[in-house]
Amino acid sequence: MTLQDPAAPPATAPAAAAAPGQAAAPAPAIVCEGLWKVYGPDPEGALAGPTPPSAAALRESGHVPAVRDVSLSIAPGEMLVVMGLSGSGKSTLVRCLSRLIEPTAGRVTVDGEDLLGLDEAGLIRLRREKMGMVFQNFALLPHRTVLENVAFPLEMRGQRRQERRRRALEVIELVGLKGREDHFPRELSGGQQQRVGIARSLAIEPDIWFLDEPFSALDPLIRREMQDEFLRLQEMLGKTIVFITHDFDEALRLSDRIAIMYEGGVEQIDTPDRIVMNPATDYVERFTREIAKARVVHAAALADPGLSAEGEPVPGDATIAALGRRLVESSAALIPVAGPDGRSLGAMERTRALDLLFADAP
Ligand SMILES: Nc1ncnc2c1ncn2[C@@H]1O[C@H](COP(=O)(O)OP(=O)(O)OP(=O)(O)O)[C@@H](O)[C@H]1O
Repeated sequence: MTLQDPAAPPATAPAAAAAPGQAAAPAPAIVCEGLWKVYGPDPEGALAGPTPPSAAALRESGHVPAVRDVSLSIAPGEMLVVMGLSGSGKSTLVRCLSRLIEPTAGRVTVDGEDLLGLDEAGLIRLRREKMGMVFQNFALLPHRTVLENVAFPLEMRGQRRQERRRRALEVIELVGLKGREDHFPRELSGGQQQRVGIARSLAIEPDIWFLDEPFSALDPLIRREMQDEFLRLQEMLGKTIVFITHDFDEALRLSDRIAIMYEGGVEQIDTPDRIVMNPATDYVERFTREIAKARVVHAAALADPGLSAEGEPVPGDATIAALGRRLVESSAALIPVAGPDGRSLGAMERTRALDLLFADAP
């Protein structure tokens, strides 16, 4: 997957007016503004003061700030990964974005539609037409076979039996469960059950896909295969994806941007390159300290468009680690960097790249 423009539209931005000769930025798929979810005796009262309360103040009054004043905007086709320690609010945030959990305050729009203003029927329609969800606990129907589980959302959509069966078999094969169509969930391992959950969600080809640790029960080899499969699908289908994971490597492989949560708030939301190069807070700095930065940062992120250099350009989508040999063997101060179309992205300072390369050395 290619890195997208790191400058995502601000949370409140309407579709940007296009400059003459430029295509308009697409309207965001999901926007949330000032989103809160507070648990406790009086959530609304706890937020009623003139200024938003701190996490500490909320806890002192017996409340849990599960999501704290989150504003973000997700572009169509973007893969946003939500990371953070256990209890930092990842699941609650993602469930608020699909309104599986009712937020205490704030606004959410999905394709321009006011999610919190929808009545029950409107919400069901929006979920059915646009949203797919895969959660940690799979939520499979125990008395239905794999095939019936996967075909279930198609049945809900009113699709004909033959068509349901064809599509279900297709996605069952895709997730590597061919031959187990007639098994019941209890006859499958945890990882296999999780794949049924993924297949069921894929069957309806949602535009927006919420995934809460979908690969956590898979063993490492299969997990990597599923990630590859996932990237392949995403390349083809270009869905808008919000993906929760604990695993930084997984986040780096899959994400266009990562949101790092702490105590219900989003500490930083940015490309992996920028997060490791410019952590916005002490917390993010600590969170990313152990990461091998040269494996994360791409040449494009170090390229200065104002600089130019002679010689064979390095590809902008190569990581600094992958360019290690060239960096060490070169004696040039500046190395040219090119985009996928061969266009110059400027040049990077070799010493900056080497600093990143050797910062990771033990
Ligand atoms: N129904 C609830 N009632 C009270 N507190 C809750 C409830 N649901 C979640 N919380 C609290 O909200 C906070 C955020 O929980 P959440 O499940 O969103 O975290 P998470 O980052 O997804 O954690 P994990 O990685 O362990 O799944 C936690 O402190 C949790 O205990």
